[in-house]
Amino acid sequence: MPERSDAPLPPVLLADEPGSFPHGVLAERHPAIIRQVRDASPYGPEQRRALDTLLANCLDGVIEPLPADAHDRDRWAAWGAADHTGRSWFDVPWLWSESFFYRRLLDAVGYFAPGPWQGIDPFRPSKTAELDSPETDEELAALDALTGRPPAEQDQALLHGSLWGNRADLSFRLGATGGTAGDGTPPLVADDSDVLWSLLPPTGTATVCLIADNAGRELVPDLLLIARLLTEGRAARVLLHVKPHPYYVSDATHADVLDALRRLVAAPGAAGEHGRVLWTALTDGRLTVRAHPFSCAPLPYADMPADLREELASATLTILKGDLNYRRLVGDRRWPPATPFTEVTAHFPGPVAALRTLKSDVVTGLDADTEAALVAAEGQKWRTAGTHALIQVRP
Ligand SMILES: O=P(O)(O)OC[C@H]1O[C@](O)(CO)[C@@H](O)[C@@H]1O
Repeated sequence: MPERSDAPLPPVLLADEPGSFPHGVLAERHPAIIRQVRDASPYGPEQRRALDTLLANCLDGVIEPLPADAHDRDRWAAWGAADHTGRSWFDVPWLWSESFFYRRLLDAVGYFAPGPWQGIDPFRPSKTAELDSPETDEELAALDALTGRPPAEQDQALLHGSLWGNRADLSFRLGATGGTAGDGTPPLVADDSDVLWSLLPPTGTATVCLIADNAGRELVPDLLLIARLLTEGRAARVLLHVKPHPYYVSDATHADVLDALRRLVAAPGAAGEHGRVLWTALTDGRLTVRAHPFSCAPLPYADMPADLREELASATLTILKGDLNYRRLVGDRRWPPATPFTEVTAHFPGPVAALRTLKSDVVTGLDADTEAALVAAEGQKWRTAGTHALIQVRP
């Protein structure tokens, strides 16, 4: 394989091919999200009309500019709005159209406009239902079984809880690297967890950035992992990056962090202890929550602004959670799966780890045998089904 620097970059994913995964997201998932938002809150006629207009627009219309007085019009201009305005949602980079869809959805429900719906998260009903579910109780209670286990086993269990939480299927599976997916292929298609732990020895000096993904049953295990890192001295300080506003349905905001933390603090047993560790760490500054505008940008991390680059450069390790962050980390392109992860993340300002279940076509860093086994067993389904996961690290 030629050096990446010599090879032409593979194409950026668009949603223009009927039958493709990105096309299905725009043509089917986005309309379903609009209907779900419409049914979940008693919006008035103005918001309902705006939601109906957005539904028609994103299926058959073209991308329209933000209102002239939108607070973030300049920001979206810098993020490429002029290049895409007037074009079909299906013909612009998929990452861009998806991100702009959520921006327009917030407009439709009055999230940014002065008035009674300002700041009301349209996805809150489903987020709180998940957090309040009996499954969350069970998952928190399962933590008690870890007490007294060897430290490395506890570390790995919490790492896997955070990883598989991305599937909204939190399971504190002891020794979870074993086993197979239903079809005999390994659940983990890449596993650099040894490298990850080697970057965070228990010396009490590391700064860890965790770039979160979903709220609820993903954020809870992310917080538990953070508590573990702080307790074990694998991190002296943690910066938790969340979204500045609701995004991709369930992405975590600061309000979601507070909800999840309250849930933990109120829980019995080990979960409650972890919750109190986090509460104290927030109050004494060892844990800080950040909500950088770039977290909702329709762009890859290669394009991150200088202030964010500087912050991530100073971290001992940045952990990126989830599928969307992975797409933004490696670039939302049709990479050949064997493309080295270290090459496509060379732009990142410091050591970086991706914890992700596979929920879109993008993947890098697989060895040829693993890819061949996955394709033989499942065709291309393994890329999007969320049944496989990866831990990839660039030290
Ligand atoms: O919550 P995650 O893991 O980032 O997954 C979100 C994924 O869902 C989608 O929005 C639709 O599948 C993808 O575009 C995105 O990668």
